[in-house]
Amino acid sequence: MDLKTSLPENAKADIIYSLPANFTCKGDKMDGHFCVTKEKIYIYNGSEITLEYSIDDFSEFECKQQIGTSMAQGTLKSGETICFCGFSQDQFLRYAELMKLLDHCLRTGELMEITDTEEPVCPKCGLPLEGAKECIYCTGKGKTMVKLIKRIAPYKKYFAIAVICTILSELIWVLAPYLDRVIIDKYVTPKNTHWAGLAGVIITIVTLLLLAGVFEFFNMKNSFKVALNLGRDLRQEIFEKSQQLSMNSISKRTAGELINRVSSDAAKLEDFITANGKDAIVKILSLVIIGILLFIMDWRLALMTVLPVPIVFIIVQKLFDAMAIRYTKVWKNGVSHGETLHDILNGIRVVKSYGNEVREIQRYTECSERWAKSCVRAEMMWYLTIPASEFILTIGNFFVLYFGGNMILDHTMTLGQLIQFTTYVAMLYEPIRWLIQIPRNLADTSVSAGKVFEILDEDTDVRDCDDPIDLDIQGDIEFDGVYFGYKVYNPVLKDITCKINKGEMIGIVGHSGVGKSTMINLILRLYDCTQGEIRIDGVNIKDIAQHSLRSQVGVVLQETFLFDGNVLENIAYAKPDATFEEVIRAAKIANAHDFITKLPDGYNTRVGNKGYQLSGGERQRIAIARAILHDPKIIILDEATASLDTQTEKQIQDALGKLTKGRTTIAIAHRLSTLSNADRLIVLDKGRLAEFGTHAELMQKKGVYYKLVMAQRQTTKMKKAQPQTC
Ligand SMILES: Nc1ncnc2c1ncn2[C@@H]1O[C@H](COP(=O)(O)OP(=O)(O)OP(=O)(O)O)[C@@H](O)[C@H]1O
Repeated sequence: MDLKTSLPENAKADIIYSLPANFTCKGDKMDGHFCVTKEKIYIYNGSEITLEYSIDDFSEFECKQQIGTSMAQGTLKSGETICFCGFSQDQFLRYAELMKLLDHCLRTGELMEITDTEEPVCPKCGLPLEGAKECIYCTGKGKTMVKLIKRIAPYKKYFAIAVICTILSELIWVLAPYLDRVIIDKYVTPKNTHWAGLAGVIITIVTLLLLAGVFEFFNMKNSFKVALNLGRDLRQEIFEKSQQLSMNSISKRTAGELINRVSSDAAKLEDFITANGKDAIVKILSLVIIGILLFIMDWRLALMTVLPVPIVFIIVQKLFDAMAIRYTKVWKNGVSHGETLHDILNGIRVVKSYGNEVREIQRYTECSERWAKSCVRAEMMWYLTIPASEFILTIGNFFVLYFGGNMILDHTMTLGQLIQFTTYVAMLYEPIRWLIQIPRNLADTSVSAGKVFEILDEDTDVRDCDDPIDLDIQGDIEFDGVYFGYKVYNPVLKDITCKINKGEMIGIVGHSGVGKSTMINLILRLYDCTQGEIRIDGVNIKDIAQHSLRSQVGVVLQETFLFDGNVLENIAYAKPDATFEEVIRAAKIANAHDFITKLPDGYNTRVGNKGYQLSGGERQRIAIARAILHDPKIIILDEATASLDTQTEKQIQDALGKLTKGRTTIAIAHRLSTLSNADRLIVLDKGRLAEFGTHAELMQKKGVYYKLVMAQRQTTKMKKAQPQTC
């Protein structure tokens, strides 16, 4: 969001943020600005500063929404409220964002300078870096390609064999025209009937061509080895990296986009290496060798041959940037196609239940057509260039034929020499044609390479410290002045301080969106808190190895995810080396054993995509069995019994009771009644810890929790009072 939309006249040079202020605090119109520097707030009326404050003098900043206009105001440390200015409603979001930044400055002592997009952007083109170290659009294509070529290093042996075999086969092809010349000049033109000599030359040609075939076979075999291994390495690395990325990075990308990078981008790089990798060396080498040969044979004819080449290269070079832009569009449309496909197929249940198949087909068709059109646009440009370049190139050939023909008539050149020369010219044009193709391939591949390296080079923002502790968790959890916001300056959780004791059952309650799941995400260290510390058994979770932490925390969510395998595999997911007996024991404790044995193949029954062949309650109990087998020290239950009927809920509550016994448990539930067995309750309000205590204590306090309970009782009463229709 842009927070420097316009500046007042005579604006101070160090203004970081500036928003239009349309009203004075009394409601009179003005043409003013609300400006912020690193330390000060200035209110301009026209070009004059009418108010000036130090940010430090305040304890809080906020926007007050009124009818028609809104006010920006701050609370001084003394408690006095200061109105800065009024602004129109269309500026509300910007002012709200700026107030959060000022609040963040009060806490940290530093005013964050956010850009238009809040994300770090490329200083050159202004596009978001999306976690990458360098802008993929501005990083030199050569640099990206060098990174790709460096990845060949582990397979340099295969690569070297491929290069040597190609060079040898090219040398044979260079030798062949010379032997053709010998046949023409020594046997055909003088009508020489020395058949043995002629047969000898022909046998030599055939043998050499056979040899060239053998070299070509080894070249292809080894090139494919390099490309396939490289493609496999890249896919593996991208996938591994996607598993290491923080939730923050993951949530910026769709599953479709990640799938695209693992599969098609990696495949494109693999194809590029197969088709062009070693060819680059060989083609350039043959260009040089044949060029030298042509100049040795006749420098004037050679000059005529190569004259059009620079013109062609200038045209192609000019086209390259335009091509890169078009291929970036192709890439984006390709990703969007993959995302749409993934989205629709993933939500196929919703699509069908709303009868929206036709609409989704239309959505997919539009997306697919957009992709196809961008491909055509990119390719068309290229296919117009190719015939033009070919024509310009062959102009040289016509000159060679004309002047070469004259030289034969003048007896300064033999027919065999001219044929040898024109064959070399044709051979020279082949690498040139290949070089002309390179910008197209490079433009296409460098977009994919850029996207692949963007992921591979991305820094993970949640990472293990240098010497992470492998902690044997007991279960004490402590929040100490914790602040967290998905945007650093916009905290969802503010100053949370509480201590949960080992073995305690804690419920987290609060309005929707108050930050309950966020609190749990922080315990799992899916995100790092922006301020303060979370300690487990007295150790800062940033010092605990992530694997160690997560392997001792069990999670049961409302929406259970089952993998497409059988029941046994899904329960054993938490402990792959578990014995069958251990799995059955866990299933029995989770009240799942009975229904599993009634399934067609018992524990070997496939659960189907995402476990849709099972009911919600059955999936939930498999997830509980999985958590029991995991044997965690800390259990997290996020709305685990929501949306279930009373009978199933009872079974699941019973299973959860067994799971949580003796372990630190943190449970979120909207229905407060499901937290009746909680030892204490954390009550969140506006992102702050409003209350913390037992149900009885909180009811007695008649605060936030009391109001929540009363409101829910009221709703339950109203529901019961409603007439039953069936
Ligand atoms: N990945 C995310 N990126 C940005 N904002 C997020 C993200 N996840 C949650 N939020 C925002 O953070 C706030 C707290 O969300 P959270 O899911 O923790 O609330 P909650 O109390 O668990 O809500 P509910 O009870 O409805 O599940 C919400 O305003 C939400 O929009």
